Amino acid sequence: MKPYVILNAAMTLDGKIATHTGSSEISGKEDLKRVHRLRRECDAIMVGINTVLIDNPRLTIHKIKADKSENPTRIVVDSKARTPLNSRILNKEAPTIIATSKSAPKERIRKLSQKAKIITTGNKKVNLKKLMAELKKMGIKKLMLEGGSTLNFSMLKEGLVDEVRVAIAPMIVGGVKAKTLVGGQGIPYMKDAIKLQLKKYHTLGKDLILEYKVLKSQK
Ligand SMILES: NC(=O)C1=CN([C@@H]2O[C@H](COP(=O)(O)OP(=O)(O)OC[C@H]3O[C@@H](n4cnc5c(N)ncnc54)[C@H](OP(=O)(O)O)[C@@H]3O)[C@@H](O)[C@H]2O)C=CC1
Ligand SMILES: Nc1nc(O)c(N)c(N[C@@H]2O[C@H](COP(=O)(O)O)[C@@H](O)[C@H]2O)n1
Repeated sequence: MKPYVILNAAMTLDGKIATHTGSSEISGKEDLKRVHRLRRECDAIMVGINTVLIDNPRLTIHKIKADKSENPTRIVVDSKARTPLNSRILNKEAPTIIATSKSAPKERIRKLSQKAKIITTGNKKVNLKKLMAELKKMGIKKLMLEGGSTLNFSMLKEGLVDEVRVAIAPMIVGGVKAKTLVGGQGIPYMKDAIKLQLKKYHTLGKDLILEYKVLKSQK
């Protein structure tokens, strides 16, 4: 049992979700409104700790009209409890969950638990399958995965993503160190690639929106 998971991201034509310096303002204002409508439809938004450290995101609904009560729960996948205590994700705009592992220092957990709910799964890294099961038990039915590259890979590899939605901006930035939509260890052989089915596509402002269903592995 797990929430329905939609991976959503903006990328350049060359598949980058940020430049090598970490700059990530990619899609246009029309797309950002679509993203915030999607945030409003979801019970939770989840990101990896590097996204918090690099972008310091709010992860609230702030590009369209919405009441504070409509903000989804924010989740950070952070095995060592490194989320800074002054990060925007810990503000009072919405509830926050920090998903940690047993490797997190106890003192960090104590401090973070004053500002967020803590869920501990896994020894060194967060056990994403167990985390998803726990979130479902808490009543989270629909979850938006907002990156970054490393967490996207783990979630896809573990078969936890149901849909992928991307906004492709008409830009190219290059850079071997610039993060792509999906990073992590990668899959060695094309025959083992995660297979998708294109369900919808349309332009939005200058961007191209693609929506895919993730096909379940035959293994
Ligand atoms: N354009 C867009 O739409 C978006 C762009 N971005 C960009 O993505 C970049 C960050 O991506 P990236 O550096 O890949 O980092 P992520 O945000 O994906 O965070 C990855 C970290 O999450 C932690 N983690 C814990 N458990 C797991 C697990 N089981 N699987 C995977 N990760 C786990 C690890 O750190 P630890 O071991 O310490 O816990 C890991 O290094 C930023 O530059 C940001 O701007 C991000 C979101 C959207
Ligand atoms: N989908 C999407 N399109 C873009 O153009 C983006 N720049 C991003 N960035 C993501 O949104 C986070 C910022 O959220 P807040 O505005 O602070 O709520 C950022 O961390 C990226 O995850 N996404």
